[in-house]
Amino acid sequence: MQVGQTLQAMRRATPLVQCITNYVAMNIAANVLLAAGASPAMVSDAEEAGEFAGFADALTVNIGTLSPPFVAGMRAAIAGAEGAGTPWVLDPVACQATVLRRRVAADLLALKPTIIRANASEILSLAGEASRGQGVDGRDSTASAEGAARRLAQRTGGVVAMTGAVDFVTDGARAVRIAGGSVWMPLNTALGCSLTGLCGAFAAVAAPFEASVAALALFAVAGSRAHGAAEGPGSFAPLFLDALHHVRPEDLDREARIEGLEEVPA
Ligand SMILES: Nc1ncnc2c1ncn2[C@@H]1O[C@H](COP(=O)(O)OP(=O)(O)OP(=O)(O)O)[C@@H](O)[C@H]1O
Ligand SMILES: Cc1ncsc1CCO
Ligand SMILES: [Mg+2]
Repeated sequence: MQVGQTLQAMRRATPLVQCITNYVAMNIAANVLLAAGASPAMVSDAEEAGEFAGFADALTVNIGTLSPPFVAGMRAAIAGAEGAGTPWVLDPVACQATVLRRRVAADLLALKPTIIRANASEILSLAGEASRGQGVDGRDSTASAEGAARRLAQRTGGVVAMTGAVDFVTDGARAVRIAGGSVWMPLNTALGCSLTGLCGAFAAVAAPFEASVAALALFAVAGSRAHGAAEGPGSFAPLFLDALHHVRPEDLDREARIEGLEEVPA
């Protein structure tokens, strides 16, 4: 898969990505998008979110710090994105945890996100299967949730980009596994939320499956590079931002560890 070419297209476009994300992720996700080559804007209030989504290149919706004003903003923005034919990405943070989260995640899922980016525990929950997630942290392996991810993709018609020690991306028929990254990534809060924003940036320039693979591959390669120079989760964070910025398209093609899986009938 031409992940390098997709990275080059993303950087050339510098896509405007509207991020409705949580209070924890706001700053981290914006820096991740800027370092990678996109243009983030954290615009979430219902009074302007729909208007903004009408001209943004992509929209991302994250339920990490959920409240009624956020939900109103999400609904307005998704309507604006759909009106404009703009791709949108759902990040169902801790959707297994509470009644409110389960309900809002199900409502947003029914609006058919272009891409769902989540950890394995969240994917299992969205697919209606038992999840061991603890709060926002995933506790299930992606290997145990590959079937759930495929079923979810088939049910929604979108792409599922599931992350963990090994990532898994599927559109319900095609699927790949992506290796790499660092054990210090889950010890840095909101990196998954930031990756959701990056999926949006790539979806602005590529089809959802190819966009998801490129975004996850860039994180995996940058994470592996940063790991080699870091001493722990703290020193990893700035090295990871540097790596996101410095990985060139040809580096991504050379270093990405993407395993294509046999296609299953949709
Ligand atoms: N054990 C691991 N080894 C290597 N990379 C990992 C590991 N766990 C997660 N990652 C990587 O970390 C990034 C974020 O994925 P993760 O599954 O932790 O998201 P998340 O649980 O939604 O995070 P958050 O909610 O804190 O934003 C992905 O690029 C993923 O590949
Ligand atoms: C820690 C945390 N709490 C709500 S959202 C969030 C960021 C990681 O998902
Ligand atoms: Mg998450």
